[in-house]
Amino acid sequence: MGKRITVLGAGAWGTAFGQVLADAGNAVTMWAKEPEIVEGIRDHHHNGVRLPSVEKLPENMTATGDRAEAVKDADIIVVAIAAQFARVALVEFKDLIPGDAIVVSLMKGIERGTSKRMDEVVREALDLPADRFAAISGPNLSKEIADRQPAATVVACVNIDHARTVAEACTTSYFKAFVSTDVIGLEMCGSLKNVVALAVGMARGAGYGENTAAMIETRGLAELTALGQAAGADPKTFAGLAGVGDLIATCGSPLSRNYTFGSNLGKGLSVEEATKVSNGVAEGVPTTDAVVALGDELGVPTPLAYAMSRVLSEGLSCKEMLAQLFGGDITEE
Ligand SMILES: NC(=O)C1=CN([C@@H]2O[C@H](COP(=O)(O)OP(=O)(O)OC[C@H]3O[C@@H](n4cnc5c(N)ncnc54)[C@H](OP(=O)(O)O)[C@@H]3O)[C@@H](O)[C@H]2O)C=CC1
Ligand SMILES: O=C(CO)COP(=O)(O)O
Repeated sequence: MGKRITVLGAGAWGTAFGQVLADAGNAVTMWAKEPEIVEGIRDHHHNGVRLPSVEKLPENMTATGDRAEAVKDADIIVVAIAAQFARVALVEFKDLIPGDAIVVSLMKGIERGTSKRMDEVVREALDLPADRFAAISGPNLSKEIADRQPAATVVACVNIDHARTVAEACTTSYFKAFVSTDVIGLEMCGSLKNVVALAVGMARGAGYGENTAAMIETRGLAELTALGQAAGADPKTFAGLAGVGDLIATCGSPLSRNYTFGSNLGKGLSVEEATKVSNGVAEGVPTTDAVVALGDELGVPTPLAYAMSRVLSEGLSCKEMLAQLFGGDITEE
């Protein structure tokens, strides 16, 4: 039997994932703060602001702007809010969440200022035990999933039965979920690949080809694996859908906001100009500095994140960013 599932945040991915949940037979309620989005989904089954490509969202999907109404009786609560605003948005729900609900994060970012992963932020904001938190991450470009193209993801929870419950709730004929207990690995993969996508996009925008892109992706994967392992992740996770899989999808598609943001930088736009033309949140931008800070904290070198941090704060060109990556001693790969 379907579950009652609430999605907090009706952005592109929140709405597309809401459609997956509705297609899987659940009763889905979207919560959004913008009245225009709430009315669009509730009254017209359309999110013209964040996911205009879907003409008609499923009938078993509604929306509200009322926090208590949104989460009352929910079996599963999915959080799809821009990562830097997750804490401030979630504290408002702290006393409203049912005591047995599983809370699932779709977010891919590290909190600036604290260098905390989204599992830490969500659990702190909601005072949630670890076994009621799950992360979802994988190669999941929202527009393709909204078009119901075949795709897969990973659901991680320290309680594998809860991971299975969430995986079952989002399984459809076109969407497949695998399960894992490596929450830290999933969080690190999803957040750090966005920084790599910025760099690959930048190289592509500057006109460089496959070798340069492959170098950045592979060295980026090594960097995020080392940092993830130091944070307590299982290295196997980085070779799976949430790691290599998401890196391939995000670094290879103009549908990715991070790739596109980087590409615009590579074409010569400033950070401000690239932000202005960005269609939705490019999580890698605020996450880059958080990755550098986390690397410093854990004693893991993060040359790619450091170079991208200089791009974002000092306006380094693509050529200068790559020159920085080429500096340093000769080491084993
Ligand atoms: N798009 C994709 O393909 C994928 C995205 N993700 C991740 O999912 C997360 C959400 O992405 P996506 O939906 O695409 O992003 P969008 O940019 O489309 O939407 C961002 C969402 O965050 C909400 N938000 C921002 N600030 C606040 C706030 N202060 N309080 C409440 N809500 C707020 C926005 O609400 P409002 O519209 O009212 O401003 C909107 O619902 C990100 O972490 C992203 O990395 C993961 C996989 C795929
Ligand atoms: O995470 C994503 C695909 O898996 C989406 O990437 P962007 O946030 O860069 O659009």
